[in-house]
Amino acid sequence: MSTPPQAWNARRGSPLRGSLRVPGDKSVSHRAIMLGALAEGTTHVTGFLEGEDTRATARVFEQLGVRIETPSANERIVHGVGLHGLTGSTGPLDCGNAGTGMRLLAGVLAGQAFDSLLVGDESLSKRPMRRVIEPLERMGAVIASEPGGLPPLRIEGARTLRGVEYTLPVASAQVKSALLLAGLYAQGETVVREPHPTRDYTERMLAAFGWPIEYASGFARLQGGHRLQARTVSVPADFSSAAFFLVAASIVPGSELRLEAVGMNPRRTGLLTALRWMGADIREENVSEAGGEPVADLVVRHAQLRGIEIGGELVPDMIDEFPALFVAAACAEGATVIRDAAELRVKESDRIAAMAAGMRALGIEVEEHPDGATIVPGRLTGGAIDSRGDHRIAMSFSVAAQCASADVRIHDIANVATSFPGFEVLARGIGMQVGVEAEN
Ligand SMILES: O=C(O)C1=C[C@@H](OP(=O)(O)O)[C@@H](O)[C@H](O)C1
Ligand SMILES: C=C(OP(=O)(O)O)C(=O)O
Repeated sequence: MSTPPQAWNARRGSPLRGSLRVPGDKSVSHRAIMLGALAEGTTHVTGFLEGEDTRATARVFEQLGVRIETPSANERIVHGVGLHGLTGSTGPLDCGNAGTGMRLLAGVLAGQAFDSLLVGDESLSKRPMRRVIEPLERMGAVIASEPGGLPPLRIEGARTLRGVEYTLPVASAQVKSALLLAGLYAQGETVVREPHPTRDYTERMLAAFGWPIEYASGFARLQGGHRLQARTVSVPADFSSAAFFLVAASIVPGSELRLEAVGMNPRRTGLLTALRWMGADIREENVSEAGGEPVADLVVRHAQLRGIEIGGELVPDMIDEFPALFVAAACAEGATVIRDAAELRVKESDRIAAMAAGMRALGIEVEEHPDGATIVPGRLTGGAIDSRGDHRIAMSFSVAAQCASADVRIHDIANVATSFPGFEVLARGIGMQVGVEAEN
């Protein structure tokens, strides 16, 4: 029996206090399953994100003949089948809500001996796939899509792939990763250049699994024809999930929170830079390394924020954190201007439009630009929010509600489980007021 639709009722609470560890990184969890499946030997994954997106990726590899054990929550044992050991599936491969899952899988499946059909949910079915289809076709792949380059994707097998030298038109770690994964199966060299550097987990993890790869900021090069060797992957806590609490503690007077062992890959921490420009009080403690990634405890205290202008190189480093930044901006002194972030329009929802509409519903003035917005801070009122089925929109407004003068009702919250299962339980544990209620 499926659960009836639920909404959140969120409101101003006490100062936020305590210590918490957010779930594992989504990007790293997807990649750990993928590379573990294609490796020789057994890959042990700890800190795995039990989110719907990453579980969908694991299910797809099970359908492709990979045995994946779950000895306990947040743990997976992936019995790798080697680069050429996947078996085709007669059924569709369902990526759920995950753009990362579908785009990276397109790269892997382009190199297989069998045909595949990649499908997704309603939101994913509206997201642009031409960005991966076009360069993969240059490599020799054959991929059919719906008009406009939309899913489902029908990927033909038994094609000979050749390496490509490709400069991405938009900064996208997903597109870069799809090409690198197809490049594992290609004859010759695959070189990817980016207009702005993006998260480099695929490059780091390929190197850790023993594949020769050369990479630097905005650049990656590899050759086909090597092997991946299984290893242990320790997934750090997801900075993008920590982001909601960084903003919440910054805007609620009297707050002090410790976020434990957060992944601090510099290609992910743009929000930290932005919040510090705004005057946030965030300290890094217990700086260390886990699974080849930098991690640190983040200690955040309330501070009066001020508006800033944001764009350019920083945008990919905080691409998933803009909804949370809108909330910080609404509580700052002076306007915040966001530019160069048109990519936000093709995420799980149009995040510029969704945040602008929600902010206006709470009495905040927002001017939309094609590639961003200007947010004029003000007094947050109560109101009703349509999250548009987008996890990050729902969580952001539960944070905004902590400074609102009346109740904020957030509709369509089911997709929070795609990236942050148990969000409201952790949020309540540090003093946020977020109640789950039946939709009416
Ligand atoms: O590679 C990844 O794991 C991701 C890359 C980003 O997408 P784009 O590559 O579309 O920017 C990000 O928004 C997504 O949440 C995860
Ligand atoms: C954009 C996101 O993910 P994906 O592209 O994998 O759906 C996200 O988690 O904010």
